[in-house]
Amino acid sequence: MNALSVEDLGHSFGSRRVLQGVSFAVAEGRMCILLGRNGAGKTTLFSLITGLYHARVGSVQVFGQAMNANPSAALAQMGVVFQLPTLDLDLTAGENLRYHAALHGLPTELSKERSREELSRLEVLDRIDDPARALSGGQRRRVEIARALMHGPRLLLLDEPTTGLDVPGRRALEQHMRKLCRERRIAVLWATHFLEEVAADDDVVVLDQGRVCWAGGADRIAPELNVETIAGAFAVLTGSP
Ligand SMILES: Nc1ncnc2c1ncn2[C@@H]1O[C@H](COP(=O)(O)OP(=O)(O)OP(=O)(O)O)[C@@H](O)[C@H]1O
Repeated sequence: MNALSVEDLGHSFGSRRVLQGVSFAVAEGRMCILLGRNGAGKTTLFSLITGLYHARVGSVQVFGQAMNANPSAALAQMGVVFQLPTLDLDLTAGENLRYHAALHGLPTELSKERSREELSRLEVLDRIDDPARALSGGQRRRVEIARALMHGPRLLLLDEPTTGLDVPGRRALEQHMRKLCRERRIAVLWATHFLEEVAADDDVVVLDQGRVCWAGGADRIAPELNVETIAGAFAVLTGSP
């Protein structure tokens, strides 16, 4: 079953159409990289998938639950890490997680247990009692991911999660995400404009000027376009130098 199905999605801001005919799927347990240059429409697409914007054209389904018809069932299966950091800096890492869990109706004991588990998996358990403002950018990102996983979603959306991190921090985050896919069968949709974040066994969706211009296995993109690398394929698809 697909974790996420997006069909014929469109969106306009006033008279400016920013998404048109967007269709793709993310399979259960797969890592899917949504590649697009600045302004391609990635964040707008995330806003529609997460129900922040109402989809007037097209549809979004999460594990078969339609976002428009049944938003609470769809959202229960989804964890989201937004582009801009959203931790409450005055709360500790643990409090941030437990607050989110309470919003999802998790009982207190389960919430305590799960916050330790998720922080431990992301290797930041030692910072559980520190205020979020005392953590580094990379540690804050990990806490945000742990928070997004508290209610046990099977689909995780991350909008440019490595922005502001150094190269080792970016690599560590990518490894954590791939481990989530492998070990817990969580599907991940990862929006980025960093081509080096794509691994050979990922799926890729290329978004350009609000349209999907390529979708499929990352290992197929370069051969199909008769170029050597993903960067070369992306340049051909988006007409970028
Ligand atoms: N609230 C808004 N009102 C009007 N136009 C908007 C709004 N939000 C985004 N846009 C426009 O929609 C287009 C897509 O923007 P979006 O933020 O979705 O792209 P993006 O791929 O996420 O870019 P980036 O990588 O820079 O974050 C851009 O032309 C942007 O100017």
